[in-house]
Parts: sequence; structure tokens; C-alpha cells
Amino acid sequence: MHRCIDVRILDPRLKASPPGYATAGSAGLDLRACIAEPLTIAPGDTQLIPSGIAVHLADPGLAALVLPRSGLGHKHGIVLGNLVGLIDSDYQGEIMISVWNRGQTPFTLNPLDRLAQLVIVPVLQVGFNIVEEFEASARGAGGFGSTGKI
Ligand SMILES: O=c1ccn([C@H]2C[C@H](O)[C@@H](COP(=O)(O)OP(=O)(O)OP(=O)(O)O)O2)c(=O)[nH]1
Ligand SMILES: [Mg+2]
Repeated sequence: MHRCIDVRILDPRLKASPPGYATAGSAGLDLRACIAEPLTIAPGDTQLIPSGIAVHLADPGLAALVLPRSGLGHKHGIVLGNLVGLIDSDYQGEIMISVWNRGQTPFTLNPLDRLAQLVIVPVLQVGFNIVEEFEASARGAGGFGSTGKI
């Protein structure tokens, strides 16, 4: 049984295909480009595209991530201007998609194209216990390859 969250469909064109997972095992819900007419994104350009939906996760133990679609990212260089979008649980506005053409050719986005995906994830909000020193760990401050290459 799925948990349910409140969603508003802001673009009437989406009412025919309301948000839902494409397959039983899908982690992501495809987001569509709610634009009025085709939009060509020049190489290097970034455009903010409305998704036509708003969600209210309400629970601070949830967040949503906006992620690229692998086909668009790999084949066409269409990724996100913010690399990953983070939707706060108290955000009630329209989900916006920052689309970045990191490729070398113009890309035309058509109305209602699926251009990104939304993944709902659990989140832990924690308290912050201010200390002078940490209790020592085996790693300490080692990072960035400190454990070797292979
Ligand atoms: O790809 C995205 C990323 C964010 N948002 C919305 C939801 C999120 O809750 C809000 C704020 O995002 P974030 O905290 O990442 O941006 P900010 O630059 O820190 O803005 P703010 O000062 O409003 O928190 O913007 C989107 O619609 N799409
Ligand atoms: Mg913020």
C-alpha cells in the first residue's frame, strides 16, 4: 500500500494523465514540460520549465528530488541547471525544472514531453550537539582517496 501525499494538478492538460508511476517498480515519477509551445534550448543555455504540478509532502521526514532522465542526459545532454532539485516538505508551489543543455546541439522541448523525474525520499532532521572535539573514528579526517585507488 502506497503512502499518499497531496498533489495539485495546475496544468489542465495533465488531468488526462495524472501523476503516477510508469511501472510497478519505478522509483521516479516522470515530470512533464508544461510549456505552451515548443522551446528550443541552445547549447549551454538553461531554462526554468513549469511541471504543472505542486506537491505538499507535509511530513518533514520526506523530501522529493528532481533528477534528470537518463536517456535525455546521456544522449542529448539535457540535465538540470541545479544538477539535482530538492523539494522541501513545506514547499507548496509549482515544481519547477531547471533544464540545462550541457550538450553541443540545440534541443527542442515539446509541450508535455517528459523531461525529468521526481523521487520521494525519507529524510532525517537531526538536532545539532555542538562539541569541541569528536570522539576519534578509524577514518578521522581522511577522505578524497585516502583509502587508496584500487
Ligand atoms: O529543482 C527545483 C528545486 C527547488 N524547487 C523549489 C522547491 C524547494 O522547496 C524550493 C527551494 O529550493 P532550494 O532550497 O533548493 O532553493 P534555494 O535557492 O535555497 O531557495 P529558498 O531560499 O527558497 O530555500 O524551490 C523546485 O521547484 N525545483
Ligand atoms: Mg533553500
